[in-house]
Amino acid sequence: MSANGNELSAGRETVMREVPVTHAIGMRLAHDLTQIVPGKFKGRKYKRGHLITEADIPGLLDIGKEHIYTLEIGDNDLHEDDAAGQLASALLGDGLTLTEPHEGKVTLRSERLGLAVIPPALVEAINEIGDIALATVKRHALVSIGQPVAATRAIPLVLPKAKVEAALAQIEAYRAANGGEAPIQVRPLNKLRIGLLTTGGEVFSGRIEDKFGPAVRAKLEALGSEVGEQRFSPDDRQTIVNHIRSLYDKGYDMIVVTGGMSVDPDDRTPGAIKEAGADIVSYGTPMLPGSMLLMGYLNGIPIMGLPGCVMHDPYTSFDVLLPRILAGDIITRADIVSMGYGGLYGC
Ligand SMILES: Nc1nc2c(c(=O)[nH]1)N[C@H]1C(S)=C(S)[C@@H](COP(=O)(O)OP(=O)(O)OC[C@H]3O[C@@H](n4cnc5c(N)ncnc54)[C@H](O)[C@@H]3O)O[C@H]1N2
Ligand code: MOO
Repeated sequence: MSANGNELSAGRETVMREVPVTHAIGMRLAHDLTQIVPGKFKGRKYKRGHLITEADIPGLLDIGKEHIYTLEIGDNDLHEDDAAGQLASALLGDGLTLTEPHEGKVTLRSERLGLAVIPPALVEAINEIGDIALATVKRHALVSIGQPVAATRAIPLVLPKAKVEAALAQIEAYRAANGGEAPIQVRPLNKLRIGLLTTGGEVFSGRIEDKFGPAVRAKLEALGSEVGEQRFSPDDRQTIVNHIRSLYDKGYDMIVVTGGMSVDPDDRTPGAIKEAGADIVSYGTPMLPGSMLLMGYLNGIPIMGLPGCVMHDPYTSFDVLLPRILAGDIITRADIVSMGYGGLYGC
């Protein structure tokens, strides 16, 4: 049979034959065979190219294989492993490595802790072609070493070359429009020194213990950055302004101010950040938790006002924006606006 159904195409056609496993001794498997035991195992039981022996037959029957294919790939087709591999290689950029093909799938794994670069429009254009799947993490996701960032898989065992060529053409067009950049990358995070100012009369006076410092420190250190200095301030606007200016003068790469971010009369932080001279990208972020976060720039240095939830909730708007800032992105109003869709994490 012809796998691509195009009887007019020139060249040798793909030939697939079904052979009962009981007659397959001495033949080689044309593709990986999978076993799934719910809750225990999911993966390759037999590898492509495996030479079938009599001892394999009960195991093949156990995973529901009464027949196997013999396969001669024609000139106009590709084996699933090769289709997935070609697509994955074309997408591969800095900070990623490819896995070997596995059950028709090739994975792009991160080589570092960093920020995923993924173009959603290209991912959709490739998936629009059909018969070849590309699944990725979300763009701007923080990824760790070894984490899968994208994976390609051919849907049929044998795929028309034209489908892969269509996908490669999309990738080529993307590279041409983006200065030759590979579509999928993991950008490294810069190591920043942060000046931290903790506001709140109850903390300043020693009435309660500071919990913001340890929380911010832990989040920064997990991403390779550090708090250079932490200061404390009562809820006095001018005192907060003076501290911000002094932290700026000390040359920190970023300034973070905690507490006093919401609606009470003692919440002085947003006004003080503005008075210190910052350009405010947004006060208010459409994500919960983290809605009262302020993002701004003070003479080009990122400055953030962090609401109380950041010391309490494991994942807030701070966790979305911080990796991007560390990767060197300038946060815009459009970035903030886009955070609302999918931004409800419970609050
Ligand atoms: N009526 C409204 N109430 C609240 C709103 C609102 O819009 N309207 N917003 C809510 C949101 S969202 C958040 S988040 C919280 C927190 O806002 P703030 O950043 O202004 O936090 P504070 O008022 O300064 O403190 C709240 C709470 O946290 C404790 N705190 C603050 N800093 C520290 C610290 N360094 N160490 C330990 N504990 C700290 C503080 O003592 C308070 O208990 O507001 C919602 N409410
Ligand atoms: O800034 Mo507040 O969580 O939305 O918790």
